[in-house]
Amino acid sequence: MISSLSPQPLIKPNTATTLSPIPHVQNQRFKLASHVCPSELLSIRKRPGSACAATTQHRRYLLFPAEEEEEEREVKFTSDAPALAEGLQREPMPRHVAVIMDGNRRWAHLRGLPVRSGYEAGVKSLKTLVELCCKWGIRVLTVFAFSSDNWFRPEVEVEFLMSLLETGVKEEKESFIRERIRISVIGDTSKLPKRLEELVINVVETTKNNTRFQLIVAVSYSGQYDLVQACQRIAMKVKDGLIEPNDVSESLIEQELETTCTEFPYPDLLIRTSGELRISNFMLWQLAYTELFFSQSLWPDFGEAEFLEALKSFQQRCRHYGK
Ligand SMILES: CC(C)=CCC/C(C)=C/CC/C(C)=C/COP(=O)(O)OP(=O)(O)O
Repeated sequence: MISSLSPQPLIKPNTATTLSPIPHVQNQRFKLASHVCPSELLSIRKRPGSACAATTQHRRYLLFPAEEEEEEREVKFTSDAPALAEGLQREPMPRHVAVIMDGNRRWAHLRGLPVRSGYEAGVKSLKTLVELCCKWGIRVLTVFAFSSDNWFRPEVEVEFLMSLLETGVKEEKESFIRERIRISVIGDTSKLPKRLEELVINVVETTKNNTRFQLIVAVSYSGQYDLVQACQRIAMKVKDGLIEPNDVSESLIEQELETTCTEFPYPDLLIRTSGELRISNFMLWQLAYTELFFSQSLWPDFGEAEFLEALKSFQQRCRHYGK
């Protein structure tokens, strides 16, 4: 039985599969080339209008006719799979979405409201996004809640953001447990007020075995900070004689980044709201091959329709990772 929350791939690469919805290859079977990911196969079935689907991927299948005796696996979605919004395909669905929740203060200013109202409205948008991710089968959401540079904002604003985080953790802890949501935090949490740091440690520990969905909150975080702390840890290992300098590799660095807390460390999709076209020192290493989506909406206005637009855009992309 396949559920959208299931970690197993829908189709194993290198197994024969039926591609009947593709025009002019109806009722023929083709072997899936090893370099084609299962989600690309499904996207071909469901995106007949896409130029990419009709050319590059399609040609690859024609090069690999399947052996008759190979096992055929059909993709079926069972009734326990969650309902998707209209126009959204089940695959390719990003496993990991990262968000720069920008524009909270501008939203408040535009309405003549105090800055804190913008952040409060931003928290509501975040709750909506978490619900939608759970509903549509996205496994991990990382949000940039407070950057290393945000410490330089006015003291009263920093204090308010800290209190918002504290209230958020306290009020939502039960629902994280009930909904089987794992909370992880990346960033230099030693800089947080002691009470908040303890709350964070507690909620991370309490929810660590939840596997339905993971919310990663980046607090006192920057991509450069993450790389520096990874380098320091690797340098210590070299110093202690555990590894040689030549052992330093991409995978070794990945193992020391803070995103080692998730089985999907590289976001498939990054969304930044408010029309700004920058990465702003967010997950610099992890975003190497991430698809980017910039929304004009201010974060408190970012809801289901806007998320849907981002996901539909993602589903039209062809990802080749430079190959
Ligand atoms: C509980 C929890 C995780 C809370 C998160 C609250 C939240 C929405 C934080 C966003 C923080 C932030 C500095 C956003 C940038 O937009 P900005 O405020 O700088 O907006 P601007 O670009 O209009 O000035």
